Amino acid sequence: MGQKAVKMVNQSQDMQLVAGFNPNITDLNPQTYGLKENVKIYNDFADIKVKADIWIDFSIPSAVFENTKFAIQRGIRPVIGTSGMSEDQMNELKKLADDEKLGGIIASNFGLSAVLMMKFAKVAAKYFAESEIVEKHHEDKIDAPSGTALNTARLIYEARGHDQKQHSSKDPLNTRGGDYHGTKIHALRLPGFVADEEVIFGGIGETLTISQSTTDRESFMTGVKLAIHEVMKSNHLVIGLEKII
Ligand SMILES: NC(=O)C1=CN([C@@H]2O[C@H](COP(=O)(O)OP(=O)(O)OC[C@H]3O[C@@H](n4cnc5c(N)ncnc54)[C@H](OP(=O)(O)O)[C@@H]3O)[C@@H](O)[C@H]2O)C=CC1
Ligand SMILES: O=C(O)C1=N[C@H](C(=O)O)C[C@H](O)C1
Repeated sequence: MGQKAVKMVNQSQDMQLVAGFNPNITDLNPQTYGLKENVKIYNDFADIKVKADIWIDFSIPSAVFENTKFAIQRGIRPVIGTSGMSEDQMNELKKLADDEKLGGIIASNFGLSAVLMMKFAKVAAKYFAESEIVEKHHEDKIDAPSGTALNTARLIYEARGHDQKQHSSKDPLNTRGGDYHGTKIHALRLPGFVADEEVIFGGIGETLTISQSTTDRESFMTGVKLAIHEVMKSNHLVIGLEKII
């Protein structure tokens, strides 16, 4: 995702890549990573002196909170795609940015099909009392459930305003999936997938399935670009791209 973001920035007339950050690297020569020689590469927060408008983060779940906090404290607007933050962490970052009147976004998914799927699921949740989510990702994804699945379950719960009814099952193999306020989430990790999700609503004698499929990660860059332009005009942090499109 980092490479896709760099390509998108380099191809945009109104953007310029000024720096990159990864604490795991020792070689700070930008040309090692195919970047222009004027791009600064950092491996330590303490060394970051460069001025920037936007911090794009596609890193790892264990690092994203501290990275975003650093960006906000330095007045750099965060555009965060990394999954795995808790609700408390996201709310803390929102408060920090809002107090600084700094625009920003934390988006579980920058793909338009996924954002629309979440919007449609929110509408359907008002009409169907029960639903389950199946998310399917590539085998290298380190967190589960996906940020998108968790955000979908959160939107469904908010739309209903109460926990979903539980059905008791004898389930020695624990096959009923994870649970977010009663909405079951099933996470598949298999080669062949990029990122797919189905939200299945069940009612008396009928089901409704809302599904989206990501076949190329290039698709996420439409939303990243849109988010960058939006946060430059904003003075608060939003959680979810569905809030701004
Ligand atoms: N919101 C969205 O639309 C999307 C979100 N994602 C999310 O983005 C995240 C990244 O995904 P993906 O690119 O596939 O993951 P990768 O594992 O391919 O890349 C993560 C990168 O982060 C680097 N890294 C590790 N620690 C830090 C740190 N402390 N600060 C900065 N960088 C660090 C890693 O470096 P090293 O290899 O040296 O450890 C690696 O280069 C995931 O959480 C994923 O779920 C993915 C797609 C779309
Ligand atoms: O790791 C991924 O690949 C993806 N992560 C995000 C998530 O956790 O929802 C977005 C998308 O599903 C791809």
